[in-house]
This record gives sequence, C-alpha cells and structure tokens, in this order.
Amino acid sequence: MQVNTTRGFLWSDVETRTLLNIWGEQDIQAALDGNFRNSFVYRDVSRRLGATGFERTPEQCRVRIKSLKRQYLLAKEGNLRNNGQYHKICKFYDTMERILSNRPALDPQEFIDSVAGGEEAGEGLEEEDAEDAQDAYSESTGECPYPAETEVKLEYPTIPIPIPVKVTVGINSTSVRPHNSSQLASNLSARIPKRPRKRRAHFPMEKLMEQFLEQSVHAEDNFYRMEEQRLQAEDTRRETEHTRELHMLQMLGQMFSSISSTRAGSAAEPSKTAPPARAPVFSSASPSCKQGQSGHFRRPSAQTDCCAPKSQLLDPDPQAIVFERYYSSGSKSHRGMDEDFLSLVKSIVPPLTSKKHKGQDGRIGIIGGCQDYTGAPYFAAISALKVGADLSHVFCTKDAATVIKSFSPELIVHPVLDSPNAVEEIDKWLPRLHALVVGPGLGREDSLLKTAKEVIEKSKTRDIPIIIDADGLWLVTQQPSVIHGYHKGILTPNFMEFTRLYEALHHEPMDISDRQRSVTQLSVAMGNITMVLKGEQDLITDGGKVITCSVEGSERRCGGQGDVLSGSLGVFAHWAHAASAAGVGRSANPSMVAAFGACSLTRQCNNQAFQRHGRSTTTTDMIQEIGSAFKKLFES
Ligand SMILES: NC(=O)C1=CN([C@@H]2O[C@H](COP(=O)(O)OP(=O)(O)OC[C@H]3O[C@@H](n4cnc5c(N)ncnc54)[C@H](OP(=O)(O)O)[C@@H]3O)[C@@H](O)[C@H]2O)[C@@H](O)CC1
Ligand SMILES: Nc1ncnc2c1ncn2[C@@H]1O[C@H](COP(=O)(O)OP(=O)(O)OP(=O)(O)O)[C@@H](O)[C@H]1O
Repeated sequence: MQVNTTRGFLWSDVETRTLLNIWGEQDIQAALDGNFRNSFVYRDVSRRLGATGFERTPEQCRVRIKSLKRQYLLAKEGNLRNNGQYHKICKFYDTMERILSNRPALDPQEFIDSVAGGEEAGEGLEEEDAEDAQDAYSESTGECPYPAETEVKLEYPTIPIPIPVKVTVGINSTSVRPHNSSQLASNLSARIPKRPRKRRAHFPMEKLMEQFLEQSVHAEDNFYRMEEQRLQAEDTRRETEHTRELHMLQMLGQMFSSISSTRAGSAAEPSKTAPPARAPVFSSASPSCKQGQSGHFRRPSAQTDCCAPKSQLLDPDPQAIVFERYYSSGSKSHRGMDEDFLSLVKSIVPPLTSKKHKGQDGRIGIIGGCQDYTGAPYFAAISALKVGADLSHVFCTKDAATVIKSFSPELIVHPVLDSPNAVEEIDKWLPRLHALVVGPGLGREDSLLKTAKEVIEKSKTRDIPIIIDADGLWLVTQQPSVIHGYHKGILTPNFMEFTRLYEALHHEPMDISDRQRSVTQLSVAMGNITMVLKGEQDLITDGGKVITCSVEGSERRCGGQGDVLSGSLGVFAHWAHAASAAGVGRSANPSMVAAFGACSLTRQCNNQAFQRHGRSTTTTDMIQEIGSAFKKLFES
C-alpha cells in the first residue's frame, strides 16, 4: 500500500471509530500488551485501517491512539463520569473504557500526575504500559521506531520483549534492568514506597480539574488544526506539481503528434477530415464564426470568441479544431462525429504511471442511498472506481450503509445522510473529493433533500464538479437555483426527469418533437449549465450547439444504467477539469467533453453486455464491461 503522508491530520469521527475498533481487536491488544517494540503492530493497524479506506501512516495511528488515551485518562482522572462531562474531554470514552479496562498495566492516576506535573509526579511511574514505554524510549534514545524499509508483519512475537524502564524517584531518574511489563508493575510497586495522596477539598479541586482538562483538550485541538493546515498546504503543493507535470506530458504529446502530422502533411495533400494539429482553421473567421457561433467549444460566448484577438485565433488547440470541424460539417455522419469527440476524451484521460499516489486519479463522492434504494449509489460508486477513480465514497443513510457495504468492500461507505449533523460530517470530506454525484438512490424525503442541497452549496464554494442525477434532479426541479449557472455542474436527466424540469422552468409543456431545441432552451434557462438528455441518442449541450452521442448501445432498458453514467461522469468531469486547468484543450468546455466520454462509455458497456447476455442483461453485467469498453474506446 502506498501511504499518503500528506493526509490531513484532522481525524473524522468515523475514521477515529474505525481506528479504535482495529486497535481494540484482541490480537492487536495482545501484541501491544507486553511488547516494547510495537512499531510492527502499528504498521498492521495502519494496514487494516487502509483496508477500510482510511489512509494513515503507522506513526499517525500511534499518535492518534496516544492522544485518545491521554484524553481518556484525563476524563477518567477528572472523575467526570458522574456529572456527564467526560464526553467533552473524551468523545470516545465508552469505547476506550471497553478496550482499556482489559489492560491492567495502565494506571490513570499516575499517568495524570505525570501529565499534570502535580506534586506527586516525581514519584509516580511514568510509563503506563509498553506503548508509552516505547515513546519514552524513542524520545530518550532518538531511535526511529519505524524503519521504513521493513515489510509489514502479520504475526506478532508471542514472547513478551523486555522493556527498559525509566523510573523517576524524586528528582533523579535511573534506568533499571529490563523487565517484562507484567512483572514491572508489581516489582515497582514493591520497590518504590508510595506517599499517601494528599486530601484535597473536593469541590474546587474538581472544578479546577475540569477547567484544566478542557484547556488541555483545547490546546491539543489547536495543535492538530495547525498540523492540518500545514499538511493541506503540502497537499496543494503536490497537486500543483502533479498538474504541472501532467501539462508538460501533454504538451510533449501534442508536440510529437504535431511533428508526425507535419511529416504526413508533407507526403500527401492535407485531408479535410483530418487536418494537421496546426492547420490554419482560424486564420480567418471560420464559417461558424461568421454565423455568430463559436468555433471553440466553450460555454456560449459566441461574440467574445468571434472577436478574440487574431493571435489567439491563429493558435488553436487540436480540441478546438475537432469541435470546429463538427460545427461546420452539416453532412458528417454520427459515427464520424463520435470518433472526433472520442479523440477529445482520450486527451483528458490521465496516463497510468507508477509515479502517482493513491487518490490522484480521482476521489469521487456519491450522495445517495436510502432504505428503498441501495443499488443506485452502489452502481454509481463502483462504476467510478472501474472507470479509474482511486477512491469512491458513498454518503448514505444509516440503514442503507450495511447493505451497500455488503455489495462491495471496495467502497467507502459513510452512514451519515440521515444523521442530525449530516452536512457537517460530509463537509469534512469535501476537501478530499474531486467530484460529487448527487442523487442516485437519494429518495425524496425532505430532510435528505435539504442535506443534499446544503452539500451542493458547500461543494460549489469549493469549485468541485457536481453531477446531478435521479432524485437530485427532483431537488433541482423544486429549487433550480441550487445549481443554476454553476459552471462545473452537469445535469443528467432521463426523458421523464427532463420533462419535469423543463416544465418547472418554462411553465409550459415541452415540444417533444424537437428535443435538441428543448435541451438547449433548458440549459440556457439554467444558466448554461451542461445538460445531458439521455435516450436513444444522448443529447449534450451547454446552451450553444448540441452534440449527439450515438455510440451503439443496446435494446435493454434495465434500471441502473443511468447510475453507471452518473458515476462514470464524476470521474470524467474531474479529469476534464484537471486537464483544462493544466492547459489542455482550454477552449473546449470540460464538462461537455466529460459528458461525451461518460455517455459513450455507458452505451459501449451496454452494447458489450447485451452481446453476451441478451435479454437477461442487467446493470451488473454492464459494469463488468467497463474495463474492456474503456480500453476499446479510449485506449486503442
Ligand atoms: N437498483 C436501484 O436501486 C435503482 C434505483 N433507482 C433509483 O430510483 C429512484 C427513482 O428513480 P426513477 O427513475 O425510477 O424515478 P422517476 O424519475 O420518478 O421515474 C419513474 C417513472 O418515470 C417514467 N420514465 C422513466 N424513464 C423514462 C423515459 N426515458 N421515458 C419515459 N418515461 C420514463 C417511468 O414511468 P412508467 O412508464 O412506469 O409510467 C418510470 O417508472 C432514484 O433514486 C433512482 O436513482 C434507479 O436508479 C434504478 C435502479
Ligand atoms: N433507447 C435507448 N437506446 C439506447 N441507449 C439508451 C436508450 N435510452 C437510454 N439509453 C442509454 O442508457 C443510459 C442510461 O439512460 P436511462 O434513460 O436508462 O437513465 P435513467 O432512467 O436515469 O437510469 P436509472 O435506471 O439508473 O435511473 C444512457 O447512457 C443512455 O445513453
């Protein structure tokens, strides 16, 4: 597993709970209890955590556990159990209590004394168990507890390893010979006479303690917040570097293709259907420009494009040329157009290389999944993974979560959608997500739609591509302003959803005889958002020209095909916007390119699955075709 060490320091509750569950497992506790060298144990903890989708280094896991133990002990020592304050200090008190109650070596009183530096601190045992003994040991010796090259070990030594213990008596500290941890406590308690604890006035002391505990938790929070900021800055730096590298690679690619097409051009007459990358298509106003339409595939700013400076027009990128050819070729067959657009999609697909780390090719979030619908979010999320995203998160209701998890261990499932602080829980993940798909299996319950709406608002402020499908479109029909004019928004209605939305915005029945016109009108009414009207042919527009995807599909109309489309589109949207930010095909609207990619892929999957299974084809069969369909369309 490749570890992303730049991962944020802030642990979400779900992540912490998962960590605690792993840490509390019997074999882990047994391995920690009595072993001084616990680095390999935390390697295993980190590995198990990674398997649930949370990526943390062994050191991060160890530090987190240490901090939780401190909070737990502070809460316990503060005697806050009775007045109910303990949760303020240690949110996971009950879980910690359950786990730690089986670890006799831990003495809260002495731990708290050493933390608080109270008058008894000098006489207490400083290391409460082998784990903390190791911390003290590494601090004193400066030894790194995690030799980076060591393989992850799955078996723990069964014989406890001796622990060198630092004992503090008065102001002098002496090292005693190694003991194993179980002998340690009894030996020490026999050797070190303990002073009777002083009696304290109960009330003010408790109050003081409470204040002190709150302050220390607060200080710790601040520390983690600062760490979070530092790591986020590091993340941003890496991503910028990655984008720059991608840009360089793509520029090189364009240079090579331009060289080869120049060679081909010198050998033969330039073909009209395949002009060289630098053909002077824009050296004078193109026919489409004369008609007031942009040759570029940008959101409709026809006038600005037509009036663009000549230098810009003389230097079009190959994507613009493809769109230009399409717009000016009235007689071109759909097959020919599809091929042109497929080449655009190919240019945004990131190369597979061993230089990337997990997450760089896409972390996609799906908002959906409720008691009635568990298949839809699964189809969308698994499709995103199969297309090439590295991580796929599903944010669903509690009762849907177990079901969705049981469909696939590949998905990261958050049972938060119906929790009272759903927006807050999802918001924690937004900085990590590259695209959001809202709606598959969301249902139409008011509270869930409200949550979806707030998550959309938050995602817009983060400039994340948002795909809205299924019940998400129901929300848009009620409140179009939620996505109106968002340049990275894409709506994917089927005919029914489209009709509803059209009538909500235009207050009149739609003219079904001219779908191209209707889809353009609706896109314009929605602030030129990219719109995909699915059907026998998929119509894609951002309010300017309509492009048609007519890659051969199938005659099967089983439920869930739209979910494959929306999940795939999440990934394509991320790739297209990342490529555009890196300077690839700036003149094309990335959302349109992405939409064309996702529609083609879904239809191709459908076609391949239908060839194999005929009438019995289901969405699961389509998903199995994603790999080979992708290869056929975009990698051949
Ligand atoms: N396995 C799962 O978990 C799946 C869960 N899903 C989830 O279900 C939720 C509700 O989505 P939805 O699409 O069923 O609801 P809605 O928009 O009310 O449509 C209902 C009616 O509209 C009609 N109709 C539909 N298409 C049409 C067309 N092209 N042209 C003409 N008419 C058309 C048709 O009417 P009928 O013919 O039955 O009269 C249809 O019955 C949503 O969350 C979604 O994600 C799905 O993803 C499937 C897999
Ligand atoms: N008549 C058709 N012929 C060929 N392909 C079609 C046809 N209708 C839809 N499709 C394709 O199926 C995919 C899903 O479209 P569909 O209309 O089934 O979505 P949906 O109703 O939203 O799906 P879901 O069942 O997931 O809600 C699209 O990629 C579309 O191209």
